[in-house]
Amino acid sequence: MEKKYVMALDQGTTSSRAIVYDRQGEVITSSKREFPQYFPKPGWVEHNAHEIWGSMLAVIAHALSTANISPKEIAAIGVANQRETTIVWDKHTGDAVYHAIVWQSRQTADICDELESQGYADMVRDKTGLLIDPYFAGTKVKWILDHVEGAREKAERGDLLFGTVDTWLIWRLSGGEAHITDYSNASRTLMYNIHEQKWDDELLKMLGVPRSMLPQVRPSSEVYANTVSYHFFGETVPIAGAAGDQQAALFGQACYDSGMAKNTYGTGCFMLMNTGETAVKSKHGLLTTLAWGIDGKVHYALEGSIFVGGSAIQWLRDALRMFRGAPDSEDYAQRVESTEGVYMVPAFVGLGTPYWDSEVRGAIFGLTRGTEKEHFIRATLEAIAYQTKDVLSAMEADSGIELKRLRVDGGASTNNFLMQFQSDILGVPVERPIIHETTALGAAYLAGLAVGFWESKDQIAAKWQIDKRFEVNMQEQQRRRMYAGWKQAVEAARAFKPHKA
Ligand SMILES: Nc1ncnc2c1ncn2[C@@H]1O[C@H](COP(=O)(O)OP(=O)(O)O)[C@@H](O)[C@H]1O
Ligand SMILES: O=P(O)(O)OC[C@H](O)CO
Repeated sequence: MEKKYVMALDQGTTSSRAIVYDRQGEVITSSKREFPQYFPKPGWVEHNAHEIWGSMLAVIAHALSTANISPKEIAAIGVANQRETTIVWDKHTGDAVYHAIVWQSRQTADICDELESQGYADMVRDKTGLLIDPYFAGTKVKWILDHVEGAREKAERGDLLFGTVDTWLIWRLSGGEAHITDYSNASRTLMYNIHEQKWDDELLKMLGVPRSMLPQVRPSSEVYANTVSYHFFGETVPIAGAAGDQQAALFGQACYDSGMAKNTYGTGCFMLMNTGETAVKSKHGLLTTLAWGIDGKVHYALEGSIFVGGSAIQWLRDALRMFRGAPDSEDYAQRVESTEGVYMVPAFVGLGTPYWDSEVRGAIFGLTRGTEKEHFIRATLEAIAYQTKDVLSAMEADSGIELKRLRVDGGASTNNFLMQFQSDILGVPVERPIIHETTALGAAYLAGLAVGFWESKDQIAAKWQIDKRFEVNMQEQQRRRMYAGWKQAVEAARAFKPHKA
């Protein structure tokens, strides 16, 4: 049967998706399923690794059956995943020994404080391009080995495997044959030397993680293994691409040249700038990370990470029950002219770039008796844009490049109010492509390139098409005034020190 399609598996923080593309890069079918989030203690976020896997299998089956596609027509599968989320499982039974500890989770804050006090920060920064922060996988692995009874002994005997979500899915899809990850995911673990591209003994010793748990690190575009036929409806299909979702989005946005940047508005927001074959060291709280490995080379990126973006809207929906669907937030925000001085700081799990403050918690300022739900919703959307301005300022300072436009994508980028306000507050036009799910598209491109389904990055770049360009429509003076209010709100939130429960 002719190989007409590539399938991308996009395993995000809140949902799993399977999307099938044809050779033109058009979406043929797509299926999405949300799965449970667990918040066992304040600031902790966990998933069940088996529920992640189950949701992935369900969307694969649903996508294929609704479009009546045979797995025989799939040339390759690419995986993009929520990054840093950590799974440790028994290699004999396939059972996870603990929940997946999600990237947002702060449960390793004490471990991080201890490593800081032992003076590891500079070494970590130099080798990994990261900071000692609960965000990254390394301290999560340590936490599992320290807290799950018998786990450390098992790990030392070589019975346990570690993986980020890409590794877990590929291990499962391949029936336990491939225990691998790609450069971009490895670069988020706190255990990988991004300059030498190898797992680092000094870092492993610092975290007490046995080397036998670690996956092999491979390029982002390469055939790793085939699916086992019982998971893939009687067929074996090459698994041929993998990247962390933010790097996959950079690839899907065709940001192939040094200096090109994108911002993805999903659960969190992540701005990445391609810096080519140079690892740029940040002086302003950005991360240095591997963008991808392809064609025998690695590319680096500078990254600004915002922990709470679209999930603040989800919180308004689910916890405060302010509306039924996230898209409703756009209409509510536009029913008022402004927030009337209300600022919301959605620091539910601390703040990332440029503050890197694990202690700070969410806050709202400027309430009056006249404050209504609409102001609250508008302030929450505006907070996403302010956080992005914090990141862009750091990016421009570190790279010396003044952005002429910002490419955007992700679920919340469909919100026109947010995108217009983003452009206004940055003072830079915002460009949204027709396909705003560029994470999955990037994974599909990486896999398709590996099997010759697409020929080159140039061929892919020519497919990028704009949906809407949001032009700047705010005076400089107003922008400054509003942004100064945000900075004040962040400082006030950081000054508040709640009692620890
Ligand atoms: N129209 C919208 N306006 C604001 N936020 C939205 C909108 N649509 C989706 N979101 C938010 O975007 C997030 C989903 O985006 P998505 O790219 O699917 O995220 P992820 O990959 O992190 O699961 C959710 O947190 C949701 O609340
Ligand atoms: O699930 P997303 O799309 O919000 O992405 C999560 C990031 O990969 C975390 O680093």
